[in-house]
Amino acid sequence: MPRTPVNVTVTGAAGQIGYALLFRIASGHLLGPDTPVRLRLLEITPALGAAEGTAMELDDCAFPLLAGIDISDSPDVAFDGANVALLVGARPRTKGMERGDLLEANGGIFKPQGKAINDHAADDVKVLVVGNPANTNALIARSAAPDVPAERFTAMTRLDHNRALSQLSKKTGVPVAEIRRLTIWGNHSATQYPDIFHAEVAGKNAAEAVADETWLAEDFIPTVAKRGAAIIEARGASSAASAANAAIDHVHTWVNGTPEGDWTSMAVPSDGSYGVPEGLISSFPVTTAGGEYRIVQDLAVNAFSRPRIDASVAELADEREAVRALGLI
Ligand SMILES: NC(=O)C1=CN([C@@H]2O[C@H](COP(=O)(O)OP(=O)(O)OC[C@H]3O[C@@H](n4cnc5c(N)ncnc54)[C@H](O)[C@@H]3O)[C@@H](O)[C@H]2O)C=CC1
Ligand SMILES: O=C([O-])CC(=O)C(=O)O
Repeated sequence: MPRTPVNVTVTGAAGQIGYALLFRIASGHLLGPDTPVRLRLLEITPALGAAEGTAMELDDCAFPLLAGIDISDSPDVAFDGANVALLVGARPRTKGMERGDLLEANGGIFKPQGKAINDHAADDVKVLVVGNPANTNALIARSAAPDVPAERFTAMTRLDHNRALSQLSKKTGVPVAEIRRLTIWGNHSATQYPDIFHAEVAGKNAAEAVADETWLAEDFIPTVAKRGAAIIEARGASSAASAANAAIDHVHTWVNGTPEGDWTSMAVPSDGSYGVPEGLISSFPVTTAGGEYRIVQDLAVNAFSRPRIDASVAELADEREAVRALGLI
């Protein structure tokens, strides 16, 4: 007996991440090989033609799990019945734009989308914000959705997590499959803190295995934190396939659970854990089970990690003040 399709809404569907993301959702990588999906694509009016073109290509793949595709330029329509909402479309920073302008422009996108989720999404909706500044965009959307439990609004730091896994694997020579318990703390920005003090490589403590604090401070952390800019420099465009892959990983893990003894990184509304002010959408180590996540508790935070976590959290607090001043939350 086929299962009822899960409604997956994707915003910015005609963009470069959208193009890398939709085919993997439709082929079962987001929710698993037994779950049919119905795609609901949201784009701005001028990009509807391009979204139609992508939908034609999706049709041409004849994915057995794809139960249908709807395209709209109305958030109220696109989020109607959404079980999973991937908020990818955002206003990129252009020449002459200050940070406040970017936050204001994105407020114009994420506030109405949050309201549409509030009013139209399914009761079990799970939201992942990818569009930058992802954490604060998630905060704006969440604030506009008072009837949806706050913890359903998350932002993506899984790409940073995956980047950190890969860099640590290269340094130690241990395959990524044998690395566990890495953490990204804070904001998806250059202030983020990738933490290996609780990580294990092939069953050994990663920081002890590396035993090189200079590499940590001067190579690993800046490489991971500034990888987005390095990709833009190299490719002439921001990360797309790796970002789409991370979005798939984030939702797949949220729905299907973390492996025993491991955790992942997700930016989620803080409950005050680790001194992160309540309500900020900050990256934490989390375990998932039964479609819910829990922030890993009681990790010791050492003198190397504390100021780095605090700096990224302070940036998030500043962003919250800025959007509050703009009346966006
Ligand atoms: N959190 C993360 O790790 C990462 C986040 N990003 C961010 O993801 C976002 C998307 O990146 P790309 O796909 O490369 O950008 P893109 O510019 O190729 O595509 C964005 C799409 O969003 C659409 N869009 C704009 N406003 C919209 C609205 N109100 N409703 C629906 N759609 C709208 C545009 O028409 C465009 O098709 C950017 O903000 C980028 O900075 C990118 C990589 C990693
Ligand atoms: O840096 C950017 O603009 C894109 C991004 O978020 C990333 O690749 O991490």
